[in-house]
Amino acid sequence: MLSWFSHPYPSLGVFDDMQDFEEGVDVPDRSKPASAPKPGHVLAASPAGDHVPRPRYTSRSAAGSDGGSLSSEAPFHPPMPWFGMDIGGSLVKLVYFEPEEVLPQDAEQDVELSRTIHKYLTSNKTYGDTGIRDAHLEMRRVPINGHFGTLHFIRFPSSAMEKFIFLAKTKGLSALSSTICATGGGAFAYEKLIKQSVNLDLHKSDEIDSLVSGIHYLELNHPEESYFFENPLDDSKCRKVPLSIRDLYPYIVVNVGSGVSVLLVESRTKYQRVWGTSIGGATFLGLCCLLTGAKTFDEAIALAAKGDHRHVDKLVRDIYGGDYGRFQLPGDTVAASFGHMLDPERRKNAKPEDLARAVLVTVTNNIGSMAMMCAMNAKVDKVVFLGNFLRINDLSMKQLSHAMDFWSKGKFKAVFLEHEGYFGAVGCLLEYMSLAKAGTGVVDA
Ligand SMILES: Nc1ncnc2c1ncn2[C@@H]1O[C@H](COP(=O)(O)OP(=O)(O)OP(=O)(O)O)[C@@H](O)[C@H]1O
Ligand SMILES: CC(C)(CO)[C@@H](O)C(=O)NCCC(=O)O
Repeated sequence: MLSWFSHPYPSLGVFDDMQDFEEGVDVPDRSKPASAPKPGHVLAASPAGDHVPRPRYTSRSAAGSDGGSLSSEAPFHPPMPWFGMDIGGSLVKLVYFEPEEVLPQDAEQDVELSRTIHKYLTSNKTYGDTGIRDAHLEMRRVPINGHFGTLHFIRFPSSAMEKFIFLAKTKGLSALSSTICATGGGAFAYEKLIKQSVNLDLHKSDEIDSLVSGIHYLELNHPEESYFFENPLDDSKCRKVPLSIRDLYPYIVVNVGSGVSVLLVESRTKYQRVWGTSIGGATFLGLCCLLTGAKTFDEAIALAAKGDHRHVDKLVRDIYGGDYGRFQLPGDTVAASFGHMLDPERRKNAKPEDLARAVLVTVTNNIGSMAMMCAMNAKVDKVVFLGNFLRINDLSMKQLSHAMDFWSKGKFKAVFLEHEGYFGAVGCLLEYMSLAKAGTGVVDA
């Protein structure tokens, strides 16, 4: 089956049952001012005029999106735990760095609370109804700012963000004085609420900067992060082949989240957003909910996997009776997405799985078509696809791989990354660390 664009050019759920979070542990109430400031903290005025402990950073070490060199300088060490949060239109991605060592400057109660949070996060794979830890993506012994530790990857729906803030407040997470690094549109949308509810300042990073930073870091620290598909449409021969993009600049990045952003990345520090489209992951899910009764992304993908889009889409062969030879359009190319649905009989017979597959093919084709045009325009032959739309979605990845190869006559390659939707969250944590290095946005000793 060849189906791409029709011409060769162009209840947080999460933490909502956090009882186990505190089970048997006495969490200090640090929303009240401590009798005396702890070493390593200064008193910062809250809007209400009372004082709460805030971190005071004591060193500036080598930092950066490579995870920081292990220099002889004392590493930058904000109070634990270290989180990076990407608050997107559909999902919140939370990256948690668990350092291997506890440094002496962490006050005892911080260490205790950090341990409690750590235990809660790492001994569960689900949180409440909708929070999930992607344990298969966990990375051990990776460096951040001169510290080694484990990176954990957690996600929950953005619709649960207010619940998360509320529970963070009532259950002790917010009592820690660490800064929360955040990116994505929600870092701006929720800033005020987080300040009002939990009295935490967000350290905001731009989502594109964070994304590029995160790609660079994970590519550097995870040996087989990036790969392509060989023989994508032949199940018996299809295989994932590792392909490092570390020195493969320039490349196009297509971030398929709720909507789609396209970046041209020319080097570690030179990149720009070149295009975007509103037809993305949320379009797929929204239309599937509307047309098929699916309620979750996983359900929608499972339905699509069983369906046949040809019952829904009008193909070139439905119009030409075969290929459109003059312009090298094979007969099984989609000529008109959902084109059969004008026919009442076909409409009556269209099964939910066929509709789900047709939505997936439509959205994927559109993304592929746009990616191809952006690559051609920039004269770049590698296109890196990421974002959570690709999570458990081999169908789209293989369709993109095949189509990219076919329409470019083997010149363009579609590349994918294992950590799909987590690059922004990793990147914003690193951005924060490197600001400390640059001496921006941190309180000096
Ligand atoms: N468990 C899930 N719940 C909801 N959507 C999911 C889930 N898993 C994968 N997805 C898909 O991932 C998309 C969101 O991807 P991602 O998290 O990368 O973007 P986002 O940051 O929320 O969006 P944006 O960057 O546009 O603000 C959804 O629109 C959906 O297609
Ligand atoms: C709005 C963002 C950047 C939020 O991540 C993303 O959803 C997007 O790129 N949407 C497409 C917007 C456009 O049409 O360019």
